[in-house]
Formats: sequence, C-alpha cells, structure tokens
Amino acid sequence: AVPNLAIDPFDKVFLGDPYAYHDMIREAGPVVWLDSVGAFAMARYEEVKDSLRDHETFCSSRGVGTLDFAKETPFRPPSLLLEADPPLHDRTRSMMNRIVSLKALKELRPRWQAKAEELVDRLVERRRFDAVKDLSEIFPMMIFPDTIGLRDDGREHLLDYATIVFNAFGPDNDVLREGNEGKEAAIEWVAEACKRDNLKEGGWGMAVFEAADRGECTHEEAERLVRSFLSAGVDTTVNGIGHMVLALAGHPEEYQKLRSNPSLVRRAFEESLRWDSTVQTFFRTTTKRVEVGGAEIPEGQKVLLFLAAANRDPLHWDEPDAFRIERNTSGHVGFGFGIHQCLGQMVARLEGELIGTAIAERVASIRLTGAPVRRLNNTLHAIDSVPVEVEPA
Ligand code: HEM
Ligand SMILES: O=C(O)c1ccc(C2CC2)cc1
Repeated sequence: AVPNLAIDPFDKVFLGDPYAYHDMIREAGPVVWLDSVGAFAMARYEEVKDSLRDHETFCSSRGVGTLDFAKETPFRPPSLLLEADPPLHDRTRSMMNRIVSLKALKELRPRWQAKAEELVDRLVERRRFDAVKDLSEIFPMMIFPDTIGLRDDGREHLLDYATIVFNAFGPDNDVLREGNEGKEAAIEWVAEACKRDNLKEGGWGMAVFEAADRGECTHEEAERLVRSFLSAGVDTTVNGIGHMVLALAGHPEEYQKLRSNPSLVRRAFEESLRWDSTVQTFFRTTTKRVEVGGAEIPEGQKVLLFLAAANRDPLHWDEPDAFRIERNTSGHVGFGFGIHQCLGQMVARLEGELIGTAIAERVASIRLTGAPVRRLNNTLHAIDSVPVEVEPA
C-alpha cells in the first residue's frame, strides 16, 4: 500500500524550510500519496531519476504542474519544450539546441566576464552589500535580456513574470496569490516582448524567428519559444547565483578552498545546485498504470517529483546534507534529467562560473551580516536578501 502523508509541500512552512519534510517523505517509502495535492509523490534519487528518464510513462504534455491539461486549460498556451512530449518536443529541442550552442556561449563569454568583474569590483569597494539585491538580481539582468535581444523598456517585468510562471506549477494557494499580487502587467509585457517587431537583430530571440523563416517551426511557435527563454532564463540564474553566494558565505572553510583554487568554481556552483536546488519540484502525469517500488499508480495520475529531495538522498549521496565544493556532483537532478534536461544549463553554469571566479579572485573572505530572507514560491527556491560583508583580497 502507498503511505498517505498529511504533508502540504506548497504551504509556507514546508517551502520555508523543506529539508526536514524531504526526509519524512523519503523515509515513508519510494512512492507516497499526498492528500493535500491529490497526487502521488517521489523523493528518493532512484525513483525520481527513473521517472524523469521514462518520459513515455511519466509525460510532460499534460503539464508539469498540478494542473492536468487534459482536464483544465492552463493560464497560458503550453510550452513547446517543457510541456511537450516527443515527437513535437524533439523537433523543437534540436532547433533550440542549435541556438543555445557552446559556440554562441564562447562568443558571449568575454562580454559577460567583463560585466561580472566590473560588478564585483564595485561591490568589493563597498565591503557591505546585499548579495541578492546588489549582485544575483543584477548580473543576469545585465547580460541575459541583451543576449535574447529584448527591447530596452520594461525589463523589470521579467522577474515578476517568472514569479507567476513558477507559482503556476503549484496550487492556487496563499503563496501564489500573495506572490503574484500586483504583477499581472508582466504577462502582457512578456507577450509583447516576444513579438518579432520588438526583438533586436543578432539576439537569440531573433534567431528563433529566423529558424521559423527556414520552416523549422511556425511564427506563432517562435513567439512561444522566445517566451520560454523569458520564463526560464532569468529568475533561475538569479536564485542559482544567490544560493551559491549564500552557501559560500555560510561555509567559510569551503570558501577558503575556492580561494586557494578558483578552478573549483564550477564544482562550487554545481554543488550549490545539488545542496539547495533552485527548482525544487516538477510534476509528471502517468500515461498508463505503472508499478513503482511495489506501489501501483493508475493512468492519468499527477506525480510530484522532488528534485531537491533526490539531490539529498542518503541512499545515493555520501553526507548529503553537507555542502562540499569538491564533491563529485555528477548525476544530480538540479537541472532535471533525460529529454527535458535544462536547455540553458550551460548558460547557467557560465553565469555561475563568471560570478564565482570574480568573487574568488577579489574577496579574501565573505560573511553573513544578517539573516537571509527567503522569497516563497510554489516551485522556485528563491531568496530575497543575503546581507554580506567581504574582506578584499
Ligand atoms: C540555475 C539555473 C537553472 C536551473 C536550476 C534550471 C532548472 C531546470 C530544470 C529542473 C528543468 C527540467 C524541467 C522538467 O524536467 O520538467 C529545466 C528545463 C528547462 N530550462 Fe532550465 N534551469 C536553469 C536555467 C535556465 C536558463 C538560463 C534557461 C534559458 C536559457 C533555461 C531554459 C530551460 C528550458 C527551455 C527548459 C525546458 C527544456 C525541455 O523541456 O526540453 N533554464 N531547467
Ligand atoms: O518553456 C518554458 O516556458 C519553461 C518555463 C520554466 C522552466 C523552468 C525549469 C526552469 C523551463 C521552461
């Protein structure tokens, strides 16, 4: 039988500090039933990874949130990547992989690196600053909208839009209503920003429309694909970088390892994504009856996959709750796994590397000067403030 847990993974207490709850869900069994959500759930590494790998049984086209697109209409047309199954997904993903290419990133690196170094230089002079408001919310906005070729006006809507998108994967609860309050204008702004006339030549957005001109997709699909960049491309890296700085500030001995060997920076970013995963959960929907860990899940069921819990599963990781920048993090599911694994993972890694290196070369030590403040969201592990003081190198 499947254990029935009276836990709500979208309530404020859980979202405020999920890790104790993750342990409870993992220990209850390979699959549990969550009455609060009306869904099955998995929190162990093996089962989460197997479900992500088996996209035919655990599909994305019925939505990767609590809403079942076969039964209800989502707040926006489905993503052609995140909320698509093969063959549509494969056609779209191979087209987008050609745009978000290592060659494109190689060309962007010097420009992004210069901006990371300028920003960190200014903050080190100040000694005291907020690693979110002054750093992690600033750097992605200095480089990503220009990379897409977004219009200059209204870019402040991007973070509001992401709040709405990531809340929408969860239930219509207090977190969603309070988080989304006053942000509605962002939906209209993004719809306009994705139109060809509002995109600059030479950006990744225009590259999608040029692919449409070549018949690789329709022009309506091109607009929706630019929307994917705007949905996933900013608030994720804002919080990925924010959590890396928070982890380093909270682990001085780990920071000193990075100081003495800055080439560890990509490992530090990856370990931060494992240890404090920016994207905490995603749903799948079963396309047939399936048995997992001795439990039977009927067809048409929502299954909540706890990526963050899988990344701390003691059955898979040695000392999972320890933040260790030299750890071999390969196989972590912070970017997902399988055909939907993050399209922008190399973008995120480059951003994390450039900021992390700029800090490791300029900052002798970093410490928290106050309590970090979490920003609650149904899906995104987000942080509002990380007050720090740095000693210049
Ligand atoms: C630290 C930063 C990031 C994290 C933690 C992250 C996390 C994830 C995760 C967990 C998935 C899998 C979703 C699923 O399996 O249903 C995913 C997919 C995706 N991500 Fe990222 N992401 C990050 C940055 C980015 C960036 C910068 C971009 C844009 C350039 C991006 C674009 C996408 C897209 C388009 C998908 C859907 C891919 C597909 O379905 O084939 N992400 N991301
Ligand atoms: O295609 C999209 O709109 C999309 C939205 C959110 C994500 C999250 C996982 C980073 C990914 C893609």
